[in-house]
Amino acid sequence: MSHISTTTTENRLREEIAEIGRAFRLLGMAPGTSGNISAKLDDGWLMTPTNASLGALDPAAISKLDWDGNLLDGEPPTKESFLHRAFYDQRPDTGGIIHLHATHSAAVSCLNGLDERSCLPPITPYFVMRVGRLPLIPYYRPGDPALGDAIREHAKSHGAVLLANHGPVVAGKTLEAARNAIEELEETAKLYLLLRQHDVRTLGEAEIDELRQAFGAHW
Ligand SMILES: O=C(CO)COP(=O)(O)O
Ligand SMILES: [Zn+2]
Repeated sequence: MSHISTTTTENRLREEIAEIGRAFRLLGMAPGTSGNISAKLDDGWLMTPTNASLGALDPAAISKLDWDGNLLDGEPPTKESFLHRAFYDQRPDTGGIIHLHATHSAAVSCLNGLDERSCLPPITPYFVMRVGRLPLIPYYRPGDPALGDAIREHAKSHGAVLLANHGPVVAGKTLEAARNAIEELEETAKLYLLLRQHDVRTLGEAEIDELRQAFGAHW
């Protein structure tokens, strides 16, 4: 790829990260300075800076890292860049990753008695298609590098995980795919909480199989 088109791709992704951050803020999915967003480049990866409001990102200040973890450009990255790194290492077809403290998925992450293999059940086709199984990662303090190792165990076979008492991390083939998946995850968490006192019909194996065949579901 020529230098000009590499630069164009990088600038486009910087703008896209800022636009997605603004959208999450407007949707109430990015309170305070919580959450972080990354995108893969040919010569490294872009990562949102630490202590930045996702609603007010300056595209030029977004951190650019090489694969040895060196900061090439922009402000110091999130203290959780290793969450992202775990997914990039384990899922080479990943193009973008998003971590949020969105209200409903963060609420689910605080529940006792979650099914560790998937914190949310298959209640809608789009959850099965866009997210799939959502394993629980035990609680670690934000920024604890041990979180990265805990994610590594699941990232090969899952595109999304839920950090206990914290929130979701979602990887997608593109940043747009990660965005659609984490919005679907948040919506499913909301439905799940709304339905907790109700007798819920989840999708059955045959219905999940049908989705798998029609759309390549992740369940
Ligand atoms: O989500 C966050 C911590 O869990 C945000 O941390 P950073 O400000 O370092 O990105
Ligand atoms: Zn967080």
